[in-house]
Amino acid sequence: MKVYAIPLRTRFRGITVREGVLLHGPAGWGEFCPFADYSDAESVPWLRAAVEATEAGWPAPVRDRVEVNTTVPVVGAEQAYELIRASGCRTAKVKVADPRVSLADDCARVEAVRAALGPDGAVRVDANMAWDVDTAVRAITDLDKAAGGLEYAEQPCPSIDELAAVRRRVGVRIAADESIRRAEDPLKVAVAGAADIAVLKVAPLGGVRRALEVAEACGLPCVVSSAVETSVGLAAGLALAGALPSLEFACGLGTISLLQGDVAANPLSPVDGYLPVPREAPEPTDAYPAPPEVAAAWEARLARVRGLS
Ligand SMILES: O=C(O)CCC(=O)C1=CC=C[C@@H](O)[C@@H]1C(=O)O
Ligand SMILES: [Mg+2]
Repeated sequence: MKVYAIPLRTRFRGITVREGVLLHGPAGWGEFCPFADYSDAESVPWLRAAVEATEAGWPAPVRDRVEVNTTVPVVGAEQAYELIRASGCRTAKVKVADPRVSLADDCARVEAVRAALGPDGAVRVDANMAWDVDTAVRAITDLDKAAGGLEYAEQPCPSIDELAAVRRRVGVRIAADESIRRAEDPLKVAVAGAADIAVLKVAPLGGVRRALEVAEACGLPCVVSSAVETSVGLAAGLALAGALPSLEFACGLGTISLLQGDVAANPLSPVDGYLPVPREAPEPTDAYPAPPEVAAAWEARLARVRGLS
């Protein structure tokens, strides 16, 4: 078992350091890295996903590479432009609706992303449930103009009903992320007419096989997105993206560039906007060991979650 702590290049999802546990078993390496705001009970699917990787391995893929988007945190327009130019990706997901910045700042960031991508690129935004319905309609309309056309808006509001209300009022596709992860019945999103796209994350959903079941059940086109893992955890996301019967959109698996480094000797960094579908996770090095007190806290958390799973 290894416990890592890797600084982020830029604050993302409210964190500046990514921590987690790398586990090894007969099928290879797995990653257990629920964010701090996940309770022990909510961390059980994350452990199941790691154990699937170490004990069972992943279903056979139907493709050998996956197109990925680059992910733009809440940064200024110039930095956003540079991030896109350096990424080599033709699709970008831009984080918006952060309380620290204004809609005008989000529009400027999105405009810079479009300028860097050119007219053939795809621009998507993620509001992480920040808006009410009326605010979402206004913001998505403005961001759609700033982007020269949005590919989709991800989780503009908290609830399925609010997503459905927004979807009826904007001409932009809506992607459900948190509503899929937290849905007792993933089909509910589609039945409610709440989304055009389902975002799947392997770890919160409990593994590649479980995520494939959710994809089947929700009956929507899917995008696989990471939980900002190291290349060990990203490999599971790529295994899911590789095994989905159809894959029409770039996946949010280009997030290794959000971290200052990686535990893998050869990080899963996109080349020309693509990542390979690996048969197993890369072997981690001993890079970025967590401080002793952090490692002890993660070992205790893992033991508690093991007791619940
Ligand atoms: O989907 C991507 O482009 C990258 C991953 C990503 O955006 C996220 C990862 C983890 C938590 C969230 O902040 C965020 C998301 O909501 O999708
Ligand atoms: Mg999201």
